[in-house]
Amino acid sequence: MSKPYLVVEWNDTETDAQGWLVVHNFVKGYTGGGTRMHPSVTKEEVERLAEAMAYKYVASESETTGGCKAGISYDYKAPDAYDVLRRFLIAMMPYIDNGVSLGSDLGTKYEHVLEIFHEFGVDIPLTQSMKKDPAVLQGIKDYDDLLTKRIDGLLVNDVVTGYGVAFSADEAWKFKNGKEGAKVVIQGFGCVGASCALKLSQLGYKIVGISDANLLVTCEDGLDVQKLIDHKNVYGEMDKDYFEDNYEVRPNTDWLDVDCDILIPCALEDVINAANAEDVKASLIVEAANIPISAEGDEIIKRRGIDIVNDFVANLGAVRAYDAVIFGLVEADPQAVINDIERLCRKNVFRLFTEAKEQNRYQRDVAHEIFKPVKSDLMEYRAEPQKAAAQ
Ligand SMILES: NC(=O)c1ccc[n+]([C@@H]2O[C@H](COP(=O)([O-])OP(=O)(O)OC[C@H]3O[C@@H](n4cnc5c(N)ncnc54)[C@H](O)[C@@H]3O)[C@@H](O)[C@H]2O)c1
Repeated sequence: MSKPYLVVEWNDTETDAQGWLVVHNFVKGYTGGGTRMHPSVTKEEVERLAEAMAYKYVASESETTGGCKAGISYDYKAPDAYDVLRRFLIAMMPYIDNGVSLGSDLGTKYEHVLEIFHEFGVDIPLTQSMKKDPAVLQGIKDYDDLLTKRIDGLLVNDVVTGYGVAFSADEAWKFKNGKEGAKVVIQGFGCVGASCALKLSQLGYKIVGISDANLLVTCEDGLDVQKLIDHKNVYGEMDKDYFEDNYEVRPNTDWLDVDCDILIPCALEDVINAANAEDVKASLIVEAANIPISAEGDEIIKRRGIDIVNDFVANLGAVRAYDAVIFGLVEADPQAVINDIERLCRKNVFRLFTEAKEQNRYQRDVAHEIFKPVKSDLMEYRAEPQKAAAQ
């Protein structure tokens, strides 16, 4: 891992929450990433996630944005989780107001982040020069409008990443000449896991196992993803009362025991590690979550010859949608945005798998070369002329 450009540490005044803002790089004074809240968050994790964001913007063909991440070590289900997020964002406001664009991530909601920004007179965070650019301001209005729209009954913001992951999985599986109706196991049923499961089932895959924070549900004949979505709660937890008679409910720690062709982690980091990487049954892992395989786990996956589409290649949907709409590359129409993400994910996966095959190398190693961030500049800061001093 290379060193981050900027690390800001925060200690809450009212709870024991701690948080970090890590900027890996700026491009044209701008950087983007989500804000994560979970009791297990550490500074090192936020640094790794910020670096992954920098690669993700390159894979998204962004000319305008570097990578950053924010993380708060706190229980996202605590009654005061919103207040903790608010105090954290207040502390980060000087950066946010100068081109550090923070969105949501695991354990936080985008509408909450935006609500807090609005309270302090900030819309989507921009650099000072972007704030004066009418085209960017229009792009933001278009993006805000896009976020209120739905596709397949789900909010656009809740599908862009998951659908991109599904297209990436489909492209990789076809590259491998995989059989039709392949069996998929998904860990996590939040924005990403649920929409990924839905798109894959639309594409003809059989979703045979899904886990959430409470349980694992399996069915050899395939789960009814739409019904599971219709009855999940805001935390991405499924409702057992709506499971079919032929579903089996097991502890969520059993997720690697289910026989499958494709495994898609859509929840936490380091969930495949030295202790369980030998148990993976799939021949393809698609990383929807950021950094879901630990370094030790990755050595085992690589040695076993399991193919992977790594995180910043598979899960760039939200980043691409944001960049493409705000900077006017794509029309702010839900289907146009999804088509653009499909095109980009398929193109990147095809290139990655082709080069990895030609070089007989592990996909992750090749991805780190293809999408290496090379641009890095300063935070844009323009002081207003000091009137008093000039007089
Ligand atoms: N939301 C996005 O657009 C986006 C973009 C890129 C990457 N990601 C990454 O994808 C992952 C999921 O993000 P999200 O937005 O869907 O989060 P989310 O908060 O909407 O959902 C998280 C899901 O994980 C489940 N979960 C928590 N602990 C679990 C456990 N021990 N076992 C199984 N499931 C567990 C929760 O029940 C929930 O279903 C994160 O790693 C995030 O960084 C998200």
